[in-house]
Amino acid sequence: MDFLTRTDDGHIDPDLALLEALTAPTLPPLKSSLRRRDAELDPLLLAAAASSGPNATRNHYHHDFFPGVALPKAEGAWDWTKFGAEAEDAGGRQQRKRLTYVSKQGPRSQKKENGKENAGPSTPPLQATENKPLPDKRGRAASLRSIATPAAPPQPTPSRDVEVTCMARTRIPTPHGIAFLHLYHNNRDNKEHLALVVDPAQLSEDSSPISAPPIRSRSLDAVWNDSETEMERIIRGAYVGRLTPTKHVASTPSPPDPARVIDSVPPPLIRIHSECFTGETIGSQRCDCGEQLDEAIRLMAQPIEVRSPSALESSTRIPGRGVVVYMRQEGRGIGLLSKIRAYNLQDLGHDTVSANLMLGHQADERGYEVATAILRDLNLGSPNGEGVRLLTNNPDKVHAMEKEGLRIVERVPMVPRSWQMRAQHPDVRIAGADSEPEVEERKAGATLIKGDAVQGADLEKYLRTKVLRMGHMLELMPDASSPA
Ligand SMILES: Nc1nc2c(ncn2[C@@H]2O[C@H](COP(=O)(O)OP(=O)(O)OP(=O)(O)O)[C@@H](O)[C@H]2O)c(=O)[nH]1
Repeated sequence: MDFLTRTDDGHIDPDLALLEALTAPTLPPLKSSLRRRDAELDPLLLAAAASSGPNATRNHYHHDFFPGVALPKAEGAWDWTKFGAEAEDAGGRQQRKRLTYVSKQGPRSQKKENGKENAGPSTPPLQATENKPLPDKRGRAASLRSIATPAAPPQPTPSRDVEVTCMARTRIPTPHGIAFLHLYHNNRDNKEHLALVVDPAQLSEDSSPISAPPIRSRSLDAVWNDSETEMERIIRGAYVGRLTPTKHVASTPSPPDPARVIDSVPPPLIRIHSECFTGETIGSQRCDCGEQLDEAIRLMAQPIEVRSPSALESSTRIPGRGVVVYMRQEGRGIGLLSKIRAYNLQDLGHDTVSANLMLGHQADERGYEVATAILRDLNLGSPNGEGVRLLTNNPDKVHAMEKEGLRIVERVPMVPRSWQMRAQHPDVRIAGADSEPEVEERKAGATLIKGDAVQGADLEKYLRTKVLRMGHMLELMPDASSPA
């Protein structure tokens, strides 16, 4: 193209050169700046894994830290509730029960000797030791130990650079009562995480003798700039009481001191919930996510019984309080695309943990720094302020949030509704994938808000894997798909 910028006598014409520079077609950048979040599928690995059962492959997914998965008869061998139980040895010393690592392969030398490549375990299982735990990809052994032995709580190391701002808040009348939806931006990712604050007392005009501190966002109530008008603040949700065409009172910025703590009022219930399009929006019965979201809001909306200040009555009721922090961490952080692929691997016989690993992901890729920062913005769980009661069965969640400095005063378990029902009616069989349930447990829209129990063979497998492989703090129910 050089000839275009040269004059007839062969000299470069600067004007033509400039014109050329400005109008020449732009070449595509050498490499795309967008990176795919999902790992590439490894066809060989997938083919090998999908065409083989646990005893016919040598890849590492088929080792287990939890014997109950490999050997169903050994179920209960991994029961977290018994993990902290201490046994006495012959010398009368207290010994902590240890995690067991079970390999389904014999050692190579042994296999050669037997002439069988995939012989079962022929040596005693390896033992995890106190000095050398057997962590999974997220350090599971370490986190379980922290839950089971309160003597050594994790040292808080909050991620200080996480900043969150509540961009807007509005009133949402839910089937469980009125809640306030808060939308957050943050400096860690470009997702719009949410907080659903259940605190209807903020709408009440009566002055109650006992009232808990209102759950309010500091960043929302702040004045954002000198030119911000009162109406602008109200439109983004920085108002108090109820907003009506005739009543609109902008909030005042929250004082920097921690919220006052009232001893007789229990700390608010908090749920850190991760997005699940399948379970929450289209009612998938593969997981209990929709049910959990519903149950969390329901529990938070329950009135609270508190000691009455009046001598005439012993207790009084105040409206329920709590927060669902709704994190856009679909599929335990692997995203919907990978979760859909993982479901197909699960249909091929692998569980929810192995399926993630096969796709090149970790079993759980979630982080809780932003969730903790949102709670701090709501003035909850800080060392001097109100502690929180965390609704979860997941030891990793508790551990991660304590590490971020959240003050958890109680862990409240979330027992799946189908397991609660089975505990009440042990003789009733729950439907498998191909059969109808013997009892009508589920109303339409089960996984949507104000629905009923989720159930089925897929859910059963998912819940058992959570307990057996992810260490969830739930007591196992007898397998519902097998005859009672
Ligand atoms: N990768 C993957 N993610 C799943 C699967 N089933 C549900 N999920 C995701 O798991 C997340 C739900 O986890 P949570 O409800 O926070 O439950 P948890 O952390 O396991 O523990 P709890 O607090 O006790 O409920 C959501 O993001 C779901 O999309 C699955 O089979 N595979």
